Amino acid sequence: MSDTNAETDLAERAARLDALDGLAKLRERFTLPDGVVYLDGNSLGALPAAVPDALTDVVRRQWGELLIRSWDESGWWTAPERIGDLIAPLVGAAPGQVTVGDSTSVNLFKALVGAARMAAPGRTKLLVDATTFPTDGYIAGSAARLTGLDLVPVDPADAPGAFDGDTAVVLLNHVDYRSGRLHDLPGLTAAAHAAGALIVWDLCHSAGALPVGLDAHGVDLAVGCTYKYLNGGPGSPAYVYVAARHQGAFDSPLPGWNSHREPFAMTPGYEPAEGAARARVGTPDILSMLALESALGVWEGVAVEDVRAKSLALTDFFLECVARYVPEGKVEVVTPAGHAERGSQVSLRTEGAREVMAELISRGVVGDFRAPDVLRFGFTPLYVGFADAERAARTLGHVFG
Ligand SMILES: Cc1ncc(COP(=O)(O)O)c(C=O)c1O
Ligand SMILES: Nc1c(O)cccc1C(=O)C[C@H](N)C(=O)O
Repeated sequence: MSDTNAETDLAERAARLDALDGLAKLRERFTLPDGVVYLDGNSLGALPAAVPDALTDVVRRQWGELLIRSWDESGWWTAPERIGDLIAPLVGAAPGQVTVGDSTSVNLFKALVGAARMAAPGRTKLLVDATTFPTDGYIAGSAARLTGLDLVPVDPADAPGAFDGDTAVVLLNHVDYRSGRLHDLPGLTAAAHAAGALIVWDLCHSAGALPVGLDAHGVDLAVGCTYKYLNGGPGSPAYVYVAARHQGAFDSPLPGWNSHREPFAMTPGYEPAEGAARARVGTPDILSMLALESALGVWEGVAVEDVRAKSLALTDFFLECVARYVPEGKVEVVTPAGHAERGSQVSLRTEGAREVMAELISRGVVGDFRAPDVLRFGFTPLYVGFADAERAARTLGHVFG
């Protein structure tokens, strides 16, 4: 097929797929610049259209008029658990187990030290996936030093074999940020438990893009950010999940006054709150948190299973378009072909990736570059369509001339 015929064929297919897409209308719930294909929602999600007005109300009325009364009257004080309960169904958790606040890095610290303190006595190792996002590795190193464990990086492919009677805690990423590889959360959780270890999952690159099933798979603890597929905005607060069965024993390394049983008793002795509030630290970042609450409104009536089905269809179609448009040998697909191993992004390795991405962005296709040689394209099914995928791949082909 000639280049022009291939373009017509794929563009027509994209139009048909978009017309059949039951989620296509959700794009109206977002504000996106015209003419841009936005494939970087795995780094910073797009702006939900309701957020600016909601935030204006928080600032002008709740803060400006109600002032201090808003801690009660506007529900500021209870926001971390209330918004945690909005995230809970998206990650397969029953209410009362997810607390919103702080950054992912800080929540990782709480979760890892908390897990180490609950681990079976005599165990010596904290395992982390060797390909992890840097902050996870750095925090795990510090958590290990503080709790007297040895940090052991493992290749995720070898992970279950590495879990043994010395393993206290395992930290894994559900989806690898660079390759887009999806790790087997049910199988690895079961393997960690069979070895008598606790497992902490980082959901930054999976929550909001695919079903997670925290309760169904018996996960112990989990953390994630809200500024990617949950569209909470730059630096929006993260969350931590502590399974209900562990909440009584969870001993936070950051027991701030907000996690006290009676914060306003202001007593010198610390007594932890029951339930999800035990994972709080200090005063919640209300402006970001309430922007996130509004952003989560885009999920009304949306099933994460449908989002996953569209995500796989989009990434399949993008890969097909790349194969047709990009000259042979120019890119290597890093993301696994198998659906069971693919998150919601496609990573392509290429020479001069930094320059290639800069050129793509200048042509209106926004993905990102990860050192040393990876082009990343994140597909957020709530606002990305098949015509976007086709245009991105076609533009990439043109960049390679
Ligand atoms: C897997 C993963 N963990 C953690 C983080 C970052 O955590 P924080 O929000 O604390 O910067 C990111 C992205 O920035 C990430 O991709
Ligand atoms: N959190 C970020 C930030 O503050 C600035 C720029 C990018 C980010 C990211 O989220 C990076 C992202 N976690 C990644 O997967 O590379």
